[in-house]
Amino acid sequence: MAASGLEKVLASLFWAVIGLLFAVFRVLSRKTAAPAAKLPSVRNPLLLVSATQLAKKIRRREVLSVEVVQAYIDRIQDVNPLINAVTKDRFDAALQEAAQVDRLIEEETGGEEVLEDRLPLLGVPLSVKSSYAFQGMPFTSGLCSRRGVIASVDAPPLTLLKRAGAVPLGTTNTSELCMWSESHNHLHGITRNPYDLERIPGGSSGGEGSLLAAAGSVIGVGSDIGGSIRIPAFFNGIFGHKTTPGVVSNENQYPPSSGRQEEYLSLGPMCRYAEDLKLMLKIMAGPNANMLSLNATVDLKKLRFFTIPHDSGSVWTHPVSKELMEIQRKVVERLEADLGVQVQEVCLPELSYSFQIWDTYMNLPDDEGKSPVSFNELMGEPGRPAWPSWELLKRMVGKSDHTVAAIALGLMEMTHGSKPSKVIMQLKEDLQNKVDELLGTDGVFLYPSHTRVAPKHHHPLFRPFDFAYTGIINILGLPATQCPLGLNQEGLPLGVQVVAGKLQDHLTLELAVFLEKTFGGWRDPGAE
Ligand SMILES: CCCCCCCC/C=C\CCCCCCCC(N)=O
Repeated sequence: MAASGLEKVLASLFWAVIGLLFAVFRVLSRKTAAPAAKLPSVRNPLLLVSATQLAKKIRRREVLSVEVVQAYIDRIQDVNPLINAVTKDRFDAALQEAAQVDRLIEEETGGEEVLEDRLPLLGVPLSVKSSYAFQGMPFTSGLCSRRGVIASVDAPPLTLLKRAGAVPLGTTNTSELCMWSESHNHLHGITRNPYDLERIPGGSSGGEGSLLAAAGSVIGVGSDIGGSIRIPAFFNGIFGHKTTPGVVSNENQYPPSSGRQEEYLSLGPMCRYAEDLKLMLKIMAGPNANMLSLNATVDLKKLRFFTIPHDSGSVWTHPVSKELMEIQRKVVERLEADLGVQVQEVCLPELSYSFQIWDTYMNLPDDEGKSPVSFNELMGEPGRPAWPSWELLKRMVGKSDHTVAAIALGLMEMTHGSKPSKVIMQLKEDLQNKVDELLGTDGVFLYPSHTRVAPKHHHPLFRPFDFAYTGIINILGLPATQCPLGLNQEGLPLGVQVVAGKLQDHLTLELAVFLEKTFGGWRDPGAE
């Protein structure tokens, strides 16, 4: 599906300007090389146990919750000065809650099964993205004007996780208003990738991604409307699941979804160990867990597998790197060799319009004709939308509260037409039909999580559309799990997203367990 002549010209002009800006950026950001700091390796064995196993050990009194929580606090104190992932901790409260857990277990007479059933995460530490309402904690989403905003309630999935016994350690950083693939804002600063501090941890759940990969947390919660769980999970070599929309409550997040965005926004678990995905999702979904088949036994040998190596060549995205194409090919080989299945390569030309489709659908009005709240309104004060050109001038002299990325999004929004393109809407319908037919209830496809491994800080500004690899899956309403696949030669995480049909989340979660066994899962970023 070739782009039109006009689109090709526009894209060429855009990339020429971006190329020039990138050259200027490189000159301005040149600095004398300092020895790169490295994270300390993980020494405490408690930090190398999944949440599922930790909960079991705590229930069986093999370890105290206080010991586990203290181990994580110590680790955060070691790594956070390097990665800047935590926006606010609650260590004293967490230790008190852990001590209460240990007392409760001491006094419980019903036995281990009762505890497992009622409180499956009892005593296990948890981290929380700072765009979720978490009672008593800053609720900022990286926006300077929300400095001092404290949540008065918990977002429903957090209530459920706490009710299951999890002990929150604190909140983590995001991109400004959760709308960029780098977790940087002028309220909490810049979060770094634990595998290379000069690189980004992704966004918008980048604080979660970075902290989890650094072994500063074992489970966390993220949100995803364009890749905000999967991009940071990929860049940090951990697991992240974007749930089928409508299963986990989206209430009490900032910014709230508006227009049709509720259909594309999903919350989901982020973690280092694949077995924790299902446990967390069961809890976070509450009664809606019944919509999914999370208790079903999945026989991977009976599934139909597909691989889609790239988006068929968009003028806006970059080609998928050789190493990512290669690792996806290796996954195919392992599936075929170990499971005896056939993986069919599929080409979906409509994917080359992924960015335009995402952008169009994100801006559609809801069923009552109400348009989504604009990004400039969210950036500004109530009743006074931000004026991005003015903010850009201010940023040039270091006086704007907004990041360049947020200002660029504000500027881009001003170029939107008032009517959605019928051509793009038709392309989306065609793609949806093809994908739904392909997947059915027993199909899974592999698709790159991004076009390259974690880039250097600020580099996404010069390749802003590559998130479309994850964004299109949101618009299609499909569940997807990002799975780590080891490290490249520079020690940076490789990975792939696995996608299934609507409500078939159990399939991608099972495949995540298989890929963890086959490719080794998360790696310690501090390992020698
Ligand atoms: C020089 C910069 C040009 C700026 C053009 C910006 C166009 C990119 C448009 C949207 C980027 C959104 C990135 C979304 C990342 C994940 C969002 C999420 N919450 O899931």
